[in-house]
Amino acid sequence: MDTLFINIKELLQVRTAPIEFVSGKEMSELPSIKNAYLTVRDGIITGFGSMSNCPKTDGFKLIDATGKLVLPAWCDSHTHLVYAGNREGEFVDRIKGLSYEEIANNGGGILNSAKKLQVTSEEELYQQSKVRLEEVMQLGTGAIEIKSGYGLTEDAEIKMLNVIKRLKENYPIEIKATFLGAHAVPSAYKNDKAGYLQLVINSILPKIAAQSLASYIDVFCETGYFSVADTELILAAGKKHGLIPKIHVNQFTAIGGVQTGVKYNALSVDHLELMREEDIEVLKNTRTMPVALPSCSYFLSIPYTPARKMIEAGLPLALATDYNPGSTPSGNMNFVVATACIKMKMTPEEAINAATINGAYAMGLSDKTGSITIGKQANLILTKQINSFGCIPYSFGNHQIDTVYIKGMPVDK
Ligand SMILES: N=CN[C@@H](CCC(=O)O)C(=O)O
Ligand SMILES: [Zn+2]
Repeated sequence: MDTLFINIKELLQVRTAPIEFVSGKEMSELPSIKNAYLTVRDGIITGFGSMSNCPKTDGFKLIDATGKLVLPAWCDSHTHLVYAGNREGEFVDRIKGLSYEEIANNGGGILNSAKKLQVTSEEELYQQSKVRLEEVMQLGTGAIEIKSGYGLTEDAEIKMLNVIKRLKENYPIEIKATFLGAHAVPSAYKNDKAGYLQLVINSILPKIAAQSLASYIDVFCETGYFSVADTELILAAGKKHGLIPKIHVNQFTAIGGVQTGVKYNALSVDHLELMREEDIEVLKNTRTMPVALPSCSYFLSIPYTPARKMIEAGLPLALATDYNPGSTPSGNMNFVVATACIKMKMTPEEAINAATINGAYAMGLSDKTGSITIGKQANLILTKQINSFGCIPYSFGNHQIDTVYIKGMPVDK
């Protein structure tokens, strides 16, 4: 049966003509219709407009949105949501003064998560991950990217990607999988990074590609992890197998990873806590989306991505959670949007664009979701009764969601 939302106080992110993403000044425009209706059939947006042109209600399942807003569900383009256990111990170590780097050097960090994941069965990993996926769907996420990278052996990386595949099969939400074999050098290859790179390139990657387990290839391009030269090797190999680059760069140090991303036509370059003039410059007029992860900056007390500088330079920007057990144990996009406004000085319009249409682009989904456009998936947030969309970031630490719809169906609370 068709669904008709009526009396929507404001319908946000209305894009009659489809767009891929917004950049620079366009990021401050959030087109909307006040006192609107919206129709949905078979999970797809079929129409919208002003209530004065609302179709007759017969034959529709009616949803009265009086006092409430409707916007596209959040598009979270960077997560590590499939992981085993947690790292609460390291959290306490950091409170007591150890740095993220010191913890990693003592065998904590990514290697700690890899150790746990390697001894966790696929079934158990699926059970733990599905809880997190359900939680973020309830928090308004309507499309998500999930990375491997806590396996660091052939079997464990494939186990992670199989869990992502099962999530895809069992949930209505659009999920994109990324192979992040080069997340850290595993202990077994401590003194042989080249050997590990060969394993990733010559053994794991071809298997993943043959089984179509991932769309994207990622590398943690960072001092102490993988250099620019290592990153180039992995991206070139990934591209040979049809995987598109989406990479971790400029989190703690700026070593030229942004330039590498652009050189390899990465769909996105993510983190960007440290941005030099040349990093901003090289992103201009490219199709590579910069992605900021403000919850990671918050949790690790590291700099925030310089959003104002980047937007004023004419760049686009997407926002994502980075949901993972080490640097960001939160998949809450509402908090991301609020933190982007509060700490990065993005306006609510910019933050909503960054968390919807630009996030969709950063995972290759801007033709399917991220805006209110006829033909796109009806991935929607119906808010509580609120004053204006400014309340969404204003009420940080809380959310203003009444109901989330994914492909037209309400998500169970
Ligand atoms: N920086 C690299 N990877 C993750 C964190 C990994 C971890 O600490 O487990 C991130 O994006 O923040
Ligand atoms: Zn990450």
